[in-house]
Amino acid sequence: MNNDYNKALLFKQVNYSVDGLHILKNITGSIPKGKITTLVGPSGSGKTTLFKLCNGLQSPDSGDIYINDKPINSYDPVKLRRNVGIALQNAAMISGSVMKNLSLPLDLQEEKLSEERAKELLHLVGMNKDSLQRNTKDLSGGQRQKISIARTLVNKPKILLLDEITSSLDSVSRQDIEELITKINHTYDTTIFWITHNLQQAMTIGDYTWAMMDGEIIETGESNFLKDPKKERMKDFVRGEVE
Ligand SMILES: Nc1ncnc2c1ncn2[C@@H]1O[C@H](COP(=O)(O)OP(=O)(O)OP(=O)(O)O)[C@@H](O)[C@H]1O
Repeated sequence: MNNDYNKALLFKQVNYSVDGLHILKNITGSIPKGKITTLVGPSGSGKTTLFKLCNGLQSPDSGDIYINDKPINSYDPVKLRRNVGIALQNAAMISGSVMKNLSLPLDLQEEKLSEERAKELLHLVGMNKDSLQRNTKDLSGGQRQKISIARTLVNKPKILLLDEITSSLDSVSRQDIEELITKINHTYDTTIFWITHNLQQAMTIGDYTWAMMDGEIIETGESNFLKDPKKERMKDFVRGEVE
């Protein structure tokens, strides 16, 4: 990757350990603004842990993280969460209506979400505005994921971290979510950093890809490199998974 692009996220020699286990090892690199970067790697390689560092849920033992050119620890926690949204595989919901769930991020900031804005968000994610009063327990997996994405958009994040958001969905819902994320990326210039186990998805959706193994970034580049990686370990990892 060349170094001329604007950096939404920059990592400099980031290390992180838990209970003597060195989970992230010397992570160095940057995620370009306004692009989709996918993050792949075997289970337990440290991908989710890297995300936790990006939105301040954990702090590195050493090294520096910059968000939009400013050190991560110069942000107050609320501002950081507004800038860096995160959506997870299980799309956790509180019991109650869609409106109640969409309101959560602002409730936490003691602000109020207007019904009009909530409907706008539903429209954006391709759901009927009448869904606002539906109980989230009655939604399908794909619909829950859309609400989860809409909920992260309440704060208009500049960076969106997506952790395995399509892995429990059928292929139709998966495609729907892929189109939605691409639309968000194009419409708002939102930087997307997306963990996926689906290497074909990582390649087709990503502009760039980071590959992580055993806590290290072992290969990065335009996502097409997954077709023909340089590192032997990566060749084994992608074998038969991408066309
Ligand atoms: N709080 C913790 N305490 C102990 N070990 C942890 C903790 N958090 C993460 N780990 C360990 O760190 C390693 C990396 O975990 P992480 O969840 O980041 O991997 P991952 O690449 O996201 O995996 P997956 O693809 O399965 O979600 C694993 O060995 C995990 O068991």
